[in-house]
Amino acid sequence: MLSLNMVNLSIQRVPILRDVSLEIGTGATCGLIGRNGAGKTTLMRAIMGALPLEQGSIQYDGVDLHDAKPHERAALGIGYLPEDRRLVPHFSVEENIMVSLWATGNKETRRVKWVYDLMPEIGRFADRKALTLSGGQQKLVALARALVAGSNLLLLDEPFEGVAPALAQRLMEVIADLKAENLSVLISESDYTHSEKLVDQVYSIERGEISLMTASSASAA
Ligand SMILES: Nc1ncnc2c1ncn2[C@@H]1O[C@H](COP(=O)(O)OP(=O)(O)OP(=O)(O)O)[C@@H](O)[C@H]1O
Repeated sequence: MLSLNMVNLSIQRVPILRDVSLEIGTGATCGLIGRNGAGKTTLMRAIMGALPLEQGSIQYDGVDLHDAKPHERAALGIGYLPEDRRLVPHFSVEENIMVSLWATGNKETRRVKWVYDLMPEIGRFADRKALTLSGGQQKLVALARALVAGSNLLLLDEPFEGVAPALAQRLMEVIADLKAENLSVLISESDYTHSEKLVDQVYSIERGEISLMTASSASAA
């Protein structure tokens, strides 16, 4: 379980996250819904250890992550799909996916095979350089990379943003299939369009403040 307790974070002295508390239970899929600039990416980067907290704590399975570096968080089984994908352009698709293992020193490739089985379309362009792929294909590869690291918890920052409807549908199928894996998932979205069909609970974020929404108030949002 991931648990954030009264997290406060400022960037250049401007408060961005304010008293953020949330919990994602084992196997739960949670939505994080908020407008542009609400703080979704900042929250995910804080969970990954890319931004230092000013106050508050983040615990993962009861362990305080305060001193854990980003690669140590990845080694705990936390996978992250950044909003801007961050693929290495001159690496092949396969190399981009393997980066997760290299970063954590993990030599176990069984999970890579599982990801190729889950998303067979990736295998078809495994040898191509990332820079030759469409934006949507890159999103699939970034999801594959996050899945290789994220054996316990997956942070998906606006996975459907800028993706054509057919591919968004495909991403939704892949995320829905993760239910069988007992993965915990946090999905951010600017509205509730895609997450609605996927999530067990929804957090709303507005100007860095978070609240737990009921399913009906989330649908109306
Ligand atoms: N490096 C930075 N320097 C200054 N301000 C920043 C920086 N990163 C984020 N912010 C500010 O923090 C706030 C939250 O940004 P964040 O990217 O977390 O929002 P978001 O909800 O992910 O938005 P979007 O949907 O547009 O990606 C915004 O006001 C943004 O301007």
